[in-house]
Amino acid sequence: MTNEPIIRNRLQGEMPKIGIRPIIDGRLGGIRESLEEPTMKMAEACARFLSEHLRHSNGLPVECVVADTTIGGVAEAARTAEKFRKEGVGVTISVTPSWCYPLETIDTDPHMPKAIWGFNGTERPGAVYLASALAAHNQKGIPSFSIYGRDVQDIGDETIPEDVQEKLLRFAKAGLAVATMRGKSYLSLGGVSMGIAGCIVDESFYQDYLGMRNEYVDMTEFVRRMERGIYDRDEYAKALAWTKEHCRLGEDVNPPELTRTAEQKEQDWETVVKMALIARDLMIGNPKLAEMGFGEEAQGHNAIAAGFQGQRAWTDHFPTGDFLEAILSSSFDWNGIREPFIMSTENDNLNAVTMLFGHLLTDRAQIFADVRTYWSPEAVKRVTGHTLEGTAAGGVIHLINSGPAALDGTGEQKYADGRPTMKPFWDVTDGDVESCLAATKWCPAVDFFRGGGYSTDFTTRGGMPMTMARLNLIKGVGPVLQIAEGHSVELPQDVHDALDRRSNPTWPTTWFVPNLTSDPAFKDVYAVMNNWGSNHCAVSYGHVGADLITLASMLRIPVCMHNVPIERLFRPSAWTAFGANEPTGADYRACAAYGPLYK
Ligand SMILES: C[C@H](O)[C@@H](O)[C@@H](O)C(=O)CO
Ligand SMILES: [Mn+2]
Repeated sequence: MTNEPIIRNRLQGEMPKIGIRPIIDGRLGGIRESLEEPTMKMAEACARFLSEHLRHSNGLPVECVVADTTIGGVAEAARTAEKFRKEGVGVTISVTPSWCYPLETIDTDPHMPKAIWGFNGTERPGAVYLASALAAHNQKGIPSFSIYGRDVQDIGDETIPEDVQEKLLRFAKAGLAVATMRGKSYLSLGGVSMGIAGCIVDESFYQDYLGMRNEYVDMTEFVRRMERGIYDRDEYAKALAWTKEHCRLGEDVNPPELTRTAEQKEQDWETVVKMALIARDLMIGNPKLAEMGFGEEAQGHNAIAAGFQGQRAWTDHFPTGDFLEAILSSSFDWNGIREPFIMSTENDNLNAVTMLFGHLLTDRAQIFADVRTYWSPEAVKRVTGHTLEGTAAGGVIHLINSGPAALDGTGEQKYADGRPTMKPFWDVTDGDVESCLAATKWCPAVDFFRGGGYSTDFTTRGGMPMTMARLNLIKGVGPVLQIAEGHSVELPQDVHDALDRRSNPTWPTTWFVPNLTSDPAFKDVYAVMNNWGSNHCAVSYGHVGADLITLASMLRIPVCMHNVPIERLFRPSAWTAFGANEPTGADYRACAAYGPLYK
């Protein structure tokens, strides 16, 4: 396996850049001249800071573009907008240490996530501009984020205070996520799985809220490509050999009448590996297919996320999609270490979108899971005799599903401190890959899957900070997001085995405990389970609820349930005007008033 992580960037379109707008008091004859240098330096410091600290989720560096000149009036604002358009800027940050003229200098592009950093100094009043410019944004209905450091700095001080850094990064990462999704596709491989409403592709949602397109391919396309050999045969041989070497076979728990023969199992490996190649090619294309004479197939669907229906039309006859879903969702495959793909099981596209949000914000692979069971301490005691303790003392939520829990979800990746983690792919090492594979067994599929195949079985390491999230569509409201930060926990092996056996011992398990608060939906672990809005969730490494909330506000998606401390909420300044003392209600009102970003 290569040590060089592979940067995948086959999606059409350049990566969006961050445009930095140095705003200045336009009064020539002394004032402007005295401000030119500190203003430009502030912009350059901001650009340097963001490029040094951020990467795109595909591993490429984030580029910042600074306006050619400071912006003192509308002509310079227009020239900057023109430059940014040519350069592919998708997010803007205006910076200033002084008073300037808001209506003449603000960025008025309604689709561009935008923030203003008003320097906290008082030789010149940067904060007065900030407040006035935000008032202008709010009056015009073009929301902007406000960045204002807590402590006064001296004019010319080029350092960026920590509180400003945190806001710059949170804003920029979410803004880049908005710009990265735009124009890309969700690829639906199949239709609605087992009547799950999250599989219905609501085109208006994609178009209006995400600026995305929808593509559809019937699952018979897999059959066509398999039977006619429309995949890279050399890569297939390599992938199959890698799979046989690295994917450990798990227990076959099927009763004799449902156990597949050795030949069928052998053939299933071949099929599932081909399915993985084909699903990836459908998403992003493959130049090799053009060399083979399949120019159309070589193009792919420019899909930044996809879902595979599987059940039941496919799985009642063919091997399950678990291998393709799990391996594409992971940060590595037979070609080496690479950006994970966003591939949802059961074609639950609302979970795919949640995973896409998590991935674009954290750069990490995501775990897809059923929100299967709340195990109260009493129920665990009754069934196993064990008293749950520590983080698990108030009960646990069993997250488990066949399919695309990325193998990163084993928690077997480690930095020097040795703690379990899930890394951005560029930090993943060959040792991490080996550990993830060693912790994963591939079990012959059980009775749900009449066509055979293999499901991954692993148990997520405990002690990881994690965020569980889910986007739902609510008639009369639109999309809403729910977020629960918490931790993975490990149960004693015999307790795990007893609970796992009751559900499905051939699937990956994450035992999750949310952080509790005084809010009704977080008053205990049961409440979180009881208030979850769907059968599925996406789980991201880290406590990233604040980042999700910032992103949701940019897209005008209200957050209906979260346990993020109020100090970490960062939304456009206008949200205050919808009710400063009641952030959740204000979020709903603001999102309703502005409507979807691309309406
Ligand atoms: C195999 C079963 O059909 C499961 O896939 C089913 O319970 C679900 O995952 C529903 O989300
Ligand atoms: Mn499911």
